[in-house]
Amino acid sequence: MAIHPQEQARLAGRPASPGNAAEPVFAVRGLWKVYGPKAGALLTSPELKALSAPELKARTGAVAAVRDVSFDVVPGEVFVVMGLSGSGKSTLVRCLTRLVEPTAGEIGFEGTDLLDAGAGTLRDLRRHKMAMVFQHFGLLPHRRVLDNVAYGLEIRGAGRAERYARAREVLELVGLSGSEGSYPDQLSGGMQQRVGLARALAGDPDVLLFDEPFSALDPLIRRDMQNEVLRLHHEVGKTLVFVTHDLSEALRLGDRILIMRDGGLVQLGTGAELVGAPADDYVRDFVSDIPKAQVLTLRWVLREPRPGDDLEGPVLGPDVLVSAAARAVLADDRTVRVVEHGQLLGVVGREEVVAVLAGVDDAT
Ligand SMILES: Nc1ncnc2c1ncn2[C@@H]1O[C@H](COP(=O)(O)OP(=O)(O)OP(=O)(O)O)[C@@H](O)[C@H]1O
Repeated sequence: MAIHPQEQARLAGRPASPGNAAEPVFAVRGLWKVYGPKAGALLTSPELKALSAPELKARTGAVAAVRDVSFDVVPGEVFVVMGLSGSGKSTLVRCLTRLVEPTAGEIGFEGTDLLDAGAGTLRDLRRHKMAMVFQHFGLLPHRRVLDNVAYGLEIRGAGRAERYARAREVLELVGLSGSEGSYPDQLSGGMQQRVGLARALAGDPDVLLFDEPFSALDPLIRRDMQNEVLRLHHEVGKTLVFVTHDLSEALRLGDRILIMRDGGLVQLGTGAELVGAPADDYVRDFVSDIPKAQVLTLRWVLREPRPGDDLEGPVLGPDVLVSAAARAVLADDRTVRVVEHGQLLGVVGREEVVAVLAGVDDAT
């Protein structure tokens, strides 16, 4: 029979479908990063560990930038880390490459225990398996675009011909053919970020980590770059971990979104799960201005058939967005049946669609 939306809420936090069964790219368990003297010692005290980050700061002066966070990143997904300024996003993502050294917890990377890895293993992983893209592009100003991209391959030990062939290939991939000979300061911010992207892709890493890469770009360029990331993700199928404080960016890019507050994980779920079943008032506030019809799917608004429903109406799948289904539902006197794998999950009528379009909370 129909699954009630509340029932769906219980499912919040499950990994997105691609690669569910595969080994996670990152498996993070009980991760902490505490800044301050004797940070490690603080975590041996169950009493101090139980404190919220602001309480811990008041009691000891230490800052719990990441506070007991656990999650998996599955292969091929775009995993977004979101939260207000100071919530711990950058620290969390830097822990994933050990640019920041975690205080406690476990991080598995493709089955390797990252926190146990020696300097050599870590260097190899960083060179061959992971790449980071930062807000400040970190380009070498006195080298041409082509050399900037090839440089990353040089330190990986690739031969000259191979480096330049690969650099041209990835520059073409990010739409920068023709700019190979330019210097970074001759390019716009958006183009410089494309060079950063090309450099990250050049080594063919398994995972790309982005730390607020587009925050400094103006809104139109920013949107261009988001599209670029989605297109590249589609074309090259890499796993992406993406930090942002912007919910609309998170919803556009993320298969799943991890919301942080005061170093802790508040909710992990798809955009629809965050909007349809916010874990608390903090998340509810975050999503309150989002046009729900563009995020929620029919799965979230369907109900059980009632006597009097005309069940001969159109059929739609549960993953159709409410915004996309609105015309079909509103144009028909009959209820729309929501069917998955030949099974009727429920129905959607005008009432449900109008409630979502009007942003009425009870619709979810
Ligand atoms: N090196 C450091 N020493 C002490 N405290 C730090 C250090 N780096 C970060 N912090 C603190 O850790 C907390 C989390 O910072 P972090 O930069 O990870 O947050 P963020 O969510 O990425 O913020 P923003 O969006 O502003 O970059 C903040 O309170 C910050 O002041």
